[in-house]
Amino acid sequence: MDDTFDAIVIGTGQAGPALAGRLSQAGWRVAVVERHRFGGTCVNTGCIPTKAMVASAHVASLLQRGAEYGVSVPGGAQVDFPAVMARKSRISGRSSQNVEQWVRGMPGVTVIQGHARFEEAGVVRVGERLLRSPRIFVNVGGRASELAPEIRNGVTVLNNASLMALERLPEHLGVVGGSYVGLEFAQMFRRFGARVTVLQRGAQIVPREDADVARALQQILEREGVEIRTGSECFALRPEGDRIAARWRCGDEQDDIVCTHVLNATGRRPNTDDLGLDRAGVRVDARGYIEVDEQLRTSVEGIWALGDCNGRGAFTHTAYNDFEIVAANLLDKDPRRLSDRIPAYALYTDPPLARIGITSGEALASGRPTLIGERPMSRVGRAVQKGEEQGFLRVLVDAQTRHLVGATLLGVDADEAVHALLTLMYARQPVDTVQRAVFIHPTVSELLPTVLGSLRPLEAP
Ligand SMILES: Cc1cc2nc3c(=O)[nH]c(=O)nc-3n(C[C@H](O)[C@H](O)[C@H](O)COP(=O)(O)OP(=O)(O)OC[C@H]3O[C@@H](n4cnc5c(N)ncnc54)[C@H](O)[C@@H]3O)c2cc1C
Ligand SMILES: NC(=O)c1ccc[n+]([C@@H]2O[C@H](COP(=O)([O-])OP(=O)(O)OC[C@H]3O[C@@H](n4cnc5c(N)ncnc54)[C@H](O)[C@@H]3O)[C@@H](O)[C@H]2O)c1
Repeated sequence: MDDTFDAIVIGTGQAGPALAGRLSQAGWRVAVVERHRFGGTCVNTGCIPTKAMVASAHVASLLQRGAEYGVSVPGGAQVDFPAVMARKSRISGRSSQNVEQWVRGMPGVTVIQGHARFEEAGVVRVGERLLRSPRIFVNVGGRASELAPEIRNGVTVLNNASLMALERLPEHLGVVGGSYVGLEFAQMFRRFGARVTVLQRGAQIVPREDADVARALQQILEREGVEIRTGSECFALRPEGDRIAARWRCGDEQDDIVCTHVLNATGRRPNTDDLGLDRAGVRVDARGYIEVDEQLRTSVEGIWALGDCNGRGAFTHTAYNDFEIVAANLLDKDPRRLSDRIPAYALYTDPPLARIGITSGEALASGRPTLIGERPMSRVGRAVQKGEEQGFLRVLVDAQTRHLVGATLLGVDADEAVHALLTLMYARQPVDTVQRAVFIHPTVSELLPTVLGSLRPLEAP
């Protein structure tokens, strides 16, 4: 069968469906190809199920701390792990169905299920079918990277996808990698009742953050009983009876961590190795990410790459923004660009860590005079009332322009409060604008004007 379309969208992650929707509204004939579940990583094995599980873990933690609030559960709270997993599956399953129904209902859109592979530029094969189009949008996402066979030594290792199918709570979960994936799972499984040990290469967890932020987060997790070993070297696994021994330090075997399950959270790789990109002449970098320009155009005319597979973002909001950039340039004569995007993300530990712009370390390295404002959450009324006093607010301001250049908020509701600051950065207004604003009491955000009013020069630690 030979089909010609105005556009082909490969993958239904966070950019593909929205783009197909815009193209459909514009009257284009579009083929959408998906090889697995509709909605991709975020919907099926990423943000949505993990945040549903984080919510269950939060309730477990609150119930365990109930007496602090004057509320106690007779006989103590119990975590029903299969029920936690069933809840996350319902939420994630509904979301995937919604994406599928949405895409299938788009006028002029043909949904094709199967693995897409380029035959050449402009031609994509899905099984026996050859799809042709002058415009192809690649939104194939990524998957968990794998541990090398000589490190695994035959041990079965979980990743974010296989962990979603667990039926019983692990007794002792070893987590390799202390960043987003590792720490979100580490804290929730600890709260569900598992013993958890995190093994992190290098001096600190969350290596993208300032060292003092990493220390503060580590203390929060350790207070709940998550065991964290930084400086992990010579990492290797081996079976030990029905358990797994994880070597984390060179030398003596007696330092090995013996656990029942291991989660690999050491990063992700793009789904570009089985896409036939070489046949189309699309350039990838050394790690397999598709090279793109400011408008997400690849090295081949008529082929774009959106979302995690282009290596220019690794979040749902960055993938969705890629759709917005492509749609604006293609359909709206609006020259939106990748470099208009301000780095922003949240790590959904509890309390969450929200980050925008640059860190203190990056500000110091830039050589630009920078001001810093800080406040511990123990001096934020809302946090005290909620019994969530861990963490702090930190803002960084360019001393000359008085524009905000970064913020790190570690604390209750930080993932929401940070948006006041992010809006200020997009508005390109000096911080004095917010400092004069009257915010609602009692909120975490109400302290942001105060923090911005207490700036001092940033100095090296
Ligand atoms: C555990 C975890 C938690 C996360 N939590 C968050 C969070 O809280 N917030 C956040 O912003 N981000 C989070 N992320 C990251 C987020 O999930 C991704 O950044 C986002 O899903 C990327 O979307 P995407 O559109 O690039 O690709 P994906 O969502 O990965 O979708 C790609 C799609 O393409 C399909 N596909 C691949 N190859 C082919 C092919 N050859 N033919 C046909 N179809 C193909 C796949 O089946 C998939 O459906 C999390 C990630 C993980 C792993
Ligand atoms: N809240 C969110 O937005 C969220 C949540 C989960 C995942 N994500 C996305 O998923 C992506 C992947 O997350 P991730 O945490 O898997 O990867 P990552 O690249 O963020 O972190 C990997 C961690 O593993 C460590 N590491 C690597 N090799 C190791 C080894 N051999 N032994 C011990 N430690 C080792 C690294 O130092 C790093 O801390 C992220 O880039 C993020 O964008 C986002």
